[in-house]
Order: sequence, then C-alpha cells, then structure tokens
Amino acid sequence: MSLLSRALSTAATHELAALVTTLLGQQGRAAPRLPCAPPAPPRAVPAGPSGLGTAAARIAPPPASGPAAGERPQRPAAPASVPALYCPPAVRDDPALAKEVNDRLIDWAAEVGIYAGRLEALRATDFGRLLMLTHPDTDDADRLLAAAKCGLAEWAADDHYCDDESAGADPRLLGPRLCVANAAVDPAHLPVRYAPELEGAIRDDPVLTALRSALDHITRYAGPAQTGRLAHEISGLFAGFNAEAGWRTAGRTPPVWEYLVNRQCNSFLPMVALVDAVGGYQVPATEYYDPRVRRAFTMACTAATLVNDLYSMARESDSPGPEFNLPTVIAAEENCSLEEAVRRSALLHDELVHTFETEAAVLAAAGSPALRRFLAGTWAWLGGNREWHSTTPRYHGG
Ligand SMILES: CC(C)=CCC/C(C)=C(/C)COP(=O)(O)OP(=O)(O)O
Repeated sequence: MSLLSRALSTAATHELAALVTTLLGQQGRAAPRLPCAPPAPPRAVPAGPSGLGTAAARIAPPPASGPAAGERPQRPAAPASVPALYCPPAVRDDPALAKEVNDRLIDWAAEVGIYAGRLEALRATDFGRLLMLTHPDTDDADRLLAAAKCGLAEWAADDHYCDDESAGADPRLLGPRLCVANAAVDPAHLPVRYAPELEGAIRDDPVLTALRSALDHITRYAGPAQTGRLAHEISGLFAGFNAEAGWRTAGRTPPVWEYLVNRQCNSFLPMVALVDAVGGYQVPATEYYDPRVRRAFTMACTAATLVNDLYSMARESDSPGPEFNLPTVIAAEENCSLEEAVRRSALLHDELVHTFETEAAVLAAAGSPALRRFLAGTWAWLGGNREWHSTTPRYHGG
C-alpha cells in the first residue's frame, strides 16, 4: 500500500497528521501550500468597545495573572493587542457588494424584528462585509444575503438568548428556547391540534422568525443534503450555547480541552458549511462527512472562532456575567497573565490553521473537484473572517 493510500485510508487523527507530514516529506516536496499572507501586524484593541450592546464598556488594566483554575471566572481585561496570526489574506474587497448585502440584511432584520432599536449599530457591524469577504467565489448579492441571514439569525440566537440580558437573555429559559429554535431550523412535525401553537411561537419570537426565514431563503441555493448539514451544524451550535450557559450558571471555568471541544461546535461551523451552497456547487454528503474531511474542516472552523475570541475580548469584558474565551480559560488553567494567555491562544490558532493547510492539501489532491473547491473556499473563508474581525466596529469602537 502506498503511503498516500495509507494516509487516505487511515482514521482521522493526529496519527494521520503525522503520516501526512511523513508522506509529503518522503516525496521530497513540501505540502502544496495554499496562499498565505504574511502574519498580520498586531492590532490594537480599543480601550472601550462600541459594537452592539457595548454602551457601558470600560476596560480595566490587565491583571498580573488569571484566576486560579476552578475559581469563579473573573471578567477578562482586554490585552493590549491581538498578536500576528497565521492566516491567509482576504481574497477580495468589494465595498459596493458588501454595502448592498448589508443594506438588504438590515431591512430583513427590521422585518423579522431582531435587534429592535439597535439596527444602526447592527448596520455598522457590517455583516454584509463579512459575507462579501468570506465568500469570494460569488458576486451574487442574493446568495450572499441568504447566507448572511443564516449567520445573523444564529448570531441573534446567541445575543438575544445567551449573552445580552438587555435583549432578553435569561439562562433559565435558554434550554427550552434553543429546543424550539432547533424546531424552527429542522421543522418539528406535530400532531395536527398542536401545530398551530408552534407556528404561533415562531411567529411571536423574532429569533425564531429569523431562523425560519433565513432557512427558507438559503434553500433556494442549498439542496436537501446541504440544508440537512446546516441543520446538523446549528444543532451543535445550540448544544454549545447550552454548555456555555451551564459553566456560567455553575460559576465554573472549564478546563482548556473542554472549552476547545465547545468551540468546535459553538463556532462559525454553520456559516462555513455554506461555502459550497453559496458558491453554486455541492460537496457530496459522503465527502463532507468523511472523518478526514471533517477533521480538517472543523479545525479550520475552530481556528476561525478563536479569531473571534481574540478580537472580541474587549467587547466581552463589558458583559455583566463571566465571559469565556480561550485566553480567559488558559489564564485560569495555566495561572498566567492574560497577555501571555493571548499569546498561547494565538499559537493554538496557528497550529489548527497549519494542520488544516497540510491535511486539506492531501484531501484536495485525492478528492472530487467539488471537495477541492470547498477546501479552497474554506481557506478563503479564514482570510475573509480575519480581515472582518480586524476591522469591524463591533470589536473596534467606531
Ligand atoms: C454561527 C454564529 C454566527 C454564531 C454566533 C455565535 C458565535 C459562534 C460566535 C463566534 C460569536 O462569538 P461570541 O459569542 O463570543 O460573540 P461576540 O463575538 O462577543 O459577538
């Protein structure tokens, strides 16, 4: 058996990663490199965030060390800067397309009722730009809008149900709300006498209305397997929301491994899962769910979410309860300063991106043209995501 076929028939583990490295080394060539930007210069984190829900933001100087492991988590103080990250550049910047998507997204948010009274802050957040940057293989505004609606509806569930008490978040209601939210995404089919009550509940809750409306829109472009995949990823997202609320309620800081498990599903995964639907092609379910593809893909999505952890620290330090992000849990477990924990978080981010890059190159060489395009699209998503996080007023005042 050749090393290549052995690599492709081996279970998706770190062992596979080692095998891939050996394979590429033995062939006397480096892994086919995807284009990568030189590390971005460190970005200053503003002293006071001004995105959605940040009215009272005031940031204290960073403490000398984090809370002891197991202690009730302390509010993180923002580090001075986000370190350079290993990440590709954004493939394109098209402000006019971003504006069109953003304007239509805000109109839709007003229609479904999410972020009521905060639509101008939402406009400034510029999710239209996020979608324009992360899906460079289409300039079709309606496709980008459909995906933007999905992402914003997911984000609204996080803000309205989990994070923002002023928007109605209540930990006691979270589990039941997320269960019904799941039914708005993956429709619950009730006996006839109960169905109207579910319909009424969806109609009366802006987050549920948004989720259903977004799913309706994306099915213009996503086939049943892609829509089913999206519902699966959203279920994982909701499970992650619940776990995070559990930490908060118990006053417990999770160990780093458990936090990272959570950040795989409580992540941008549902957004990145739309790369092919937005691009107008379809990765077959057998390839999307191949454990080796899933390993590489989920690592990329976790890395994208760690970018969020790093850039949103200042904003999160404003929230009333304890907030979790990778630097906070590392500081607690490793008893180091938050600055040091930020540095260690960036290294973990980089490890995930390097692993994705190496394994995706091998998978692309052996996979279908659709898989090849999907992995390249995921790579492009990482670049667009980092670019958006490093510029959006959500995390940078403004
Ligand atoms: C899929 C999606 C858009 C979900 C939103 C929640 C999520 C996975 C994020 C990465 C947002 O992170 P966080 O909860 O930390 O929120 P902020 O970045 O503080 O806005």
